[in-house]
Amino acid sequence: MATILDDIIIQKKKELDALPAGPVSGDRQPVSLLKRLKQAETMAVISEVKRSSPSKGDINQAVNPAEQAAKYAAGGADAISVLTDRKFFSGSMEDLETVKETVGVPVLNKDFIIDRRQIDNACRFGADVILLIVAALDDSSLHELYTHAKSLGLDVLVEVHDEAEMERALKINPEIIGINNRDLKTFTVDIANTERLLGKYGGSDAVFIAESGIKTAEDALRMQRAGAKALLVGETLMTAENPSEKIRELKVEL
Ligand SMILES: O=C(O)c1ccccc1NCC(=O)[C@H](O)[C@H](O)COP(=O)(O)O
Repeated sequence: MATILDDIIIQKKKELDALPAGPVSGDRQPVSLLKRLKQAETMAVISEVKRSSPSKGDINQAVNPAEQAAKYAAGGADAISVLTDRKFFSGSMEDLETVKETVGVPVLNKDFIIDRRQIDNACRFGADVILLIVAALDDSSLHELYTHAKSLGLDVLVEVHDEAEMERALKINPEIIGINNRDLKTFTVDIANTERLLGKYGGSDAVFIAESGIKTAEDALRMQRAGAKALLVGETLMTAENPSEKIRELKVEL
């Protein structure tokens, strides 16, 4: 049976031809997420602009991305993730551009990248970091897209959910690995997934980010004890009465 990830990938393939072609300007200097994560003395928080999602439906459709990003920055967000997929997450590249114009921290283009044209486009709209989801790519595409993004000076968040994906990810020696606590096939979310995988792979050289399902300082502490250096948080911040305060709560000591 087709999963939501399959449906998203089909949609992404349809959108490819509408992307602008041609080289990306070599003038810009992306802001490094990796450097920020390596220098962080507390848990880093990558704060997400997420209007809606396949698992939750509407989360905060009316959000003003500039205002939300400013609140995130005021709370000490180490980076801002912007979901740019339109059909499944109600986002846009314009949201990303607006956030980039508002904050100085690295901005992650959170999308489902299957082709280098999407990476070029991310660059044009001001992304500093792109996401590569191992479950959405074969080994050769993963390697090719990773190399292409690095050649443009971008950082790459390589996302895995289980052991098999972690083994595939490690073959390209990524600097940053995100462990998604959400199973993209069933939508089950369990932060014990990060604990389980870091119990086995925490000794590798990568910086690890725990993604999805993080709500409280207690969750953040569990992720810190497991060995994560950063959290990627969407829904909790998008629905928080005071997102800045919530970020401060999640930035536990390392
Ligand atoms: O969130 C979803 O429903 C979803 C469905 C299918 C593919 C990806 C999906 N989410 C992307 C993410 O990984 C999350 O937005 C991110 O990790 C933050 O998660 P959360 O803090 O639980 O909102």
